[in-house]
Amino acid sequence: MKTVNPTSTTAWKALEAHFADMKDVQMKDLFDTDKDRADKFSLTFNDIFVDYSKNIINDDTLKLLLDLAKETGVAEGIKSMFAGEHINETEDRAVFHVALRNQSNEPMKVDGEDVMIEVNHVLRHMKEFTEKVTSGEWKGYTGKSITDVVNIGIGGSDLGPYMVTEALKPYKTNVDIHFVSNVDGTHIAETLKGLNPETTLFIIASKTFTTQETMTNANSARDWFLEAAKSENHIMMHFVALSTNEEKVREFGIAPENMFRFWDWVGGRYSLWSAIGLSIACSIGFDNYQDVLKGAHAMDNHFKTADFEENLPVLLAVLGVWYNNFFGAESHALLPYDQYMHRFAAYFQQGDMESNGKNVDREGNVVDYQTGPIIWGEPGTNGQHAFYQLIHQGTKMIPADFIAPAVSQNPIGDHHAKLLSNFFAQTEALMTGKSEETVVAEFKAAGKSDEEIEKLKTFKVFEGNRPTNSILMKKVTPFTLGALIAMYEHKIFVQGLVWNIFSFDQWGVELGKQLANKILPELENNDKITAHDSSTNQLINKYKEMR
Ligand SMILES: O=P(O)(O)OC[C@H]1O[C@@H](O)[C@@H](O)[C@@H](O)[C@@H]1O
Repeated sequence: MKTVNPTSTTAWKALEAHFADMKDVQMKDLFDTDKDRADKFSLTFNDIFVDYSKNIINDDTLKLLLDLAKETGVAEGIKSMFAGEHINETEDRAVFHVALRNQSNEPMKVDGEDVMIEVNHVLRHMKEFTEKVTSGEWKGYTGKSITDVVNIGIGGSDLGPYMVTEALKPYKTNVDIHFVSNVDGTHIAETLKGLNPETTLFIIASKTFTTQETMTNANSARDWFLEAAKSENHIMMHFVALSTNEEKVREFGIAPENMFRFWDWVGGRYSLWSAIGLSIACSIGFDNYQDVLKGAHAMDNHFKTADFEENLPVLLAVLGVWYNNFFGAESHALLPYDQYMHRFAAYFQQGDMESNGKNVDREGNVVDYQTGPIIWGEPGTNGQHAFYQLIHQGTKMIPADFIAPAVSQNPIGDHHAKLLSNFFAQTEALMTGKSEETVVAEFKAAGKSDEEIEKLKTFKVFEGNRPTNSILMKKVTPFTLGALIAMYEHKIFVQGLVWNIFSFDQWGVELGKQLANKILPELENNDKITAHDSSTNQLINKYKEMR
């Protein structure tokens, strides 16, 4: 892939100069002087409406940011991804999750081979299996139908399926889905408590089938099951695997016909579109799962073909770059006003931070500019009563995406109008703030004395001018959710291209794993440990005393 240090581009230099002009500009004034601003800075994609007008930008800002995207090779990067090139260079792999949702079925090739044949083969396998499970045709070892499916996986083999099954709960089949990820025995113990081994099916989801947490939980699930079922012959009715590692799956005792394959060109955090989506299919039915794929595919086509000026992932990406690299914002909040989407921010914490949390550029040099932001968030309105104080009046700039459906899945009384009134009010408040003048006027109207006003007024002032994007969708349907996820995925990819980093490897997760593997045998006995730094030694030895 082409490598360009973003800070060496003409656009970057121009943006630095432009930032000096923009940093104190008030969005309020921009709205006052341009009646068309809201319309100009918003876009519609199917049922998704994105208003990005409440950003500290003008036409020049956008032009320069898009120039930066052009100069850093974003168009070439997009082309390379869709062409199946090995853009994950440090692992020498293609990055081809877009093929998994290629519902047009046009050939998509990696290393000269059309992957669609295999992709469709696995999709058929998933459909067949899902229909058997949800119809009750798939029987457990005592002849009973499956009532509960437990997905055992972690990271990309957990977060995506968990987030999507929660977000699409209104589409639920009659099968109950559970997720076990943490190696903390509490997670599996609590999950298994209410379950019956005769009617429970385990999906062991692991790309590598070597991940410590997943294999430990899978083995405990197997023990729990065998305690009741007695014979290993019954395992095939209760355990299936989602993996790229056939050998390890076989070693675990799962029959090849119960293995759903995917490939090394599917990154873990981009894998809900692959066999890893099996728990989603069981949870909402295969047709709905396919609609998730269709939504993502529609977004892929938009991303691939739309001009940068109208390209949602590209626009959201460069706006993020503006705050991250010029305003010095360190984080970005994702705030869904939809209770079902309560895992959305957690999902994109992995999606974004594992992708762009890199300090080395594509040539192996340590970068001297900022890369990926800290991603965080909670559903509104809960967040409002917790951390919004800092967003409104803190010393940090927190650019935030407000996400909401126009139509509720649970239209009870005026709940949704109240929810949405908060959604609209927050971005308005963050932009307009409240001036000292208004505060004083309000105090006066409330009959406060001059002395009281003087004492309290500054505490009540809101500076405003805090940037937000508003993403309003008609309803959280499988199609819309698929499109929304793909939009964020591509945003992350574009930012990685601009920052000249590799977004599809994750070497940073390895060191902790290596050290934990070293420490584990040290915990087997009560010997005093001296092999580490004095703090780590002390902690391990304290633990041995305490346990
Ligand atoms: O799916 P497996 O192989 O169990 O990996 C699960 C997770 O492991 C982590 O360490 C990361 O590498 C993630 O990207 C990955 O999703």
